[in-house]
Amino acid sequence: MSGNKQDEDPRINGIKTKIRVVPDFPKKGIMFQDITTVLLDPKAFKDTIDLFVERYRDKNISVVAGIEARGFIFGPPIALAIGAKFVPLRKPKKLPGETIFEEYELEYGNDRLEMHVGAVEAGDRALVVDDLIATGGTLCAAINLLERVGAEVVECACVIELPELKGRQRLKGKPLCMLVEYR
Ligand SMILES: O=P(O)(O)OC[C@H]1O[C@H](OP(=O)(O)OP(=O)(O)O)[C@H](O)[C@@H]1O
Ligand SMILES: Nc1ncnc2[nH]cnc12
Repeated sequence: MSGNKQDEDPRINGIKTKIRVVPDFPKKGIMFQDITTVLLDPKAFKDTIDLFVERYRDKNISVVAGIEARGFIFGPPIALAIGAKFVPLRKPKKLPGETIFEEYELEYGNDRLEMHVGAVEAGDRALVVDDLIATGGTLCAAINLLERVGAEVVECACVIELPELKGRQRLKGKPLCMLVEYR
C-alpha cells in the first residue's frame, strides 16, 4: 500500500470487490461508493483496518481524528491498535462542549465540521481518517481544525479516492494514503 498504488497488496483487491457502487444516490449523477458492504465481510473489514494499522503503528501518531459519519467506523479501531486517542470531528450541533468549526462544500451540498476544544493539543501528531475523498473539502476542513489548535497533521487516510475530483490538491500539501481508486 502507498499513497497512490492500489494493487500492491493482495488484500486491496478483496476490499475493492466489496465496495458497492450505487448510481444516482443521493442525487442524479453521483456514483455513490457504499462502504457498508465492506463491513458485511469481516475479512475485508479487518484487512482494511490492518492495512492502515501496519502503515501507522510506528509513526508516533498521538491522535486519530475521524470524520462523521463514516470516519467513525474506520478511525476508532485504527486508534486503538496504534495506541492513539480518538477525536470525533462532528457535523453541526452534536458536540456538547465548547467547539471550534470549519465550513466546507461537498459534491452534493454544504456542511460544517466541529471539534471539541481541548481534545487535541498543540504538538499532537494527527492522522485524519475518513472513508472517502471526493472534492477534498471535508478533509481540508479537518486539517484546518487540527492545525488551528497546533497539531501536526501527519497524513490523511481514506479507503476510497475519486481522483477525477482532484481532492488531493486541497489537502494543503499533506500526504494522502488511500486503498482503492474509483474512476
Ligand atoms: O471530499 P469531499 O467532497 O468533501 O467528500 C467526502 C465526504 O463526503 C462523505 O460524507 P458525507 O458528507 O456525505 O457525510 P456522511 O458520512 O455523514 O454520510 C464522505 O464520507 C466524506 O466525509
Ligand atoms: N461519490 C461518493 N460516494 C460516497 N460518498 C461520497 N461523498 C462524496 N462523494 C461521494
